[in-house]
Amino acid sequence: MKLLEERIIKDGVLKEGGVLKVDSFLNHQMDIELINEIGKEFLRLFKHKNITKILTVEASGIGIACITAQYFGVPVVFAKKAQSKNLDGEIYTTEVHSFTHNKDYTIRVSKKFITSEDRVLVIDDFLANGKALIGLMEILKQAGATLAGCGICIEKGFQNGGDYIRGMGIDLQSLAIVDLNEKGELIFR
Ligand SMILES: O=P(O)(O)OC[C@H]1O[C@H](OP(=O)(O)OP(=O)(O)O)[C@H](O)[C@@H]1O
Ligand SMILES: O=c1[nH]c(=O)c2nc[nH]c2[nH]1
Repeated sequence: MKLLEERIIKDGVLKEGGVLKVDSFLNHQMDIELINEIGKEFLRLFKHKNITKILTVEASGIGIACITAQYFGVPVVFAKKAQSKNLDGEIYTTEVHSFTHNKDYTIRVSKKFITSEDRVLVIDDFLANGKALIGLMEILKQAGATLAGCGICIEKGFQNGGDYIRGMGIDLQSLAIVDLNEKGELIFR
């Protein structure tokens, strides 16, 4: 997606350890005009898939998933990373290693909100090693729901999550895939 690539070039900052900071427009301060265009692009890519629900994981995926959901007219469910008195009844759980926090979380989704009737689009801001997507796919497996596809804003092609997920035959669509050239500079695939 040209608009997103141009914005990454303009405002993205590559940090040590392969971390791409896009916090001025995507996952801390959020440029809603840009994210609206992202939502429209996800609709274009997945509108034929009869999506009934969008699933993401807190925190950074939530805002993007919500704006995208307005174009599909479906609810958003987000996996929670903390137990709370508010999370009652039966839940699906699995473990996820967080890239940016460098720690393991249990993610949780109430069984009420994803069922075997659902055709689910998974949305997230980043794909790096694929741990978040694999965790969300495990929740969908427990629910017996159909994974219709995965929509990612920024895939880091220099980490192995994208190859792994595509290797499973999943319809994974990343709006920008960033790689590193031999000088360690960002380029787009
Ligand atoms: O492909 P992966 O290696 O799983 O990396 C991608 C995940 O990493 C980030 O979540 P993280 O928990 O690190 O941060 P957040 O709290 O900002 O969502 C991002 O929001 C994705 O969910
Ligand atoms: O802001 C972010 N930058 C990254 O490089 C990254 N990788 C996973 N999750 C990420 N979030």
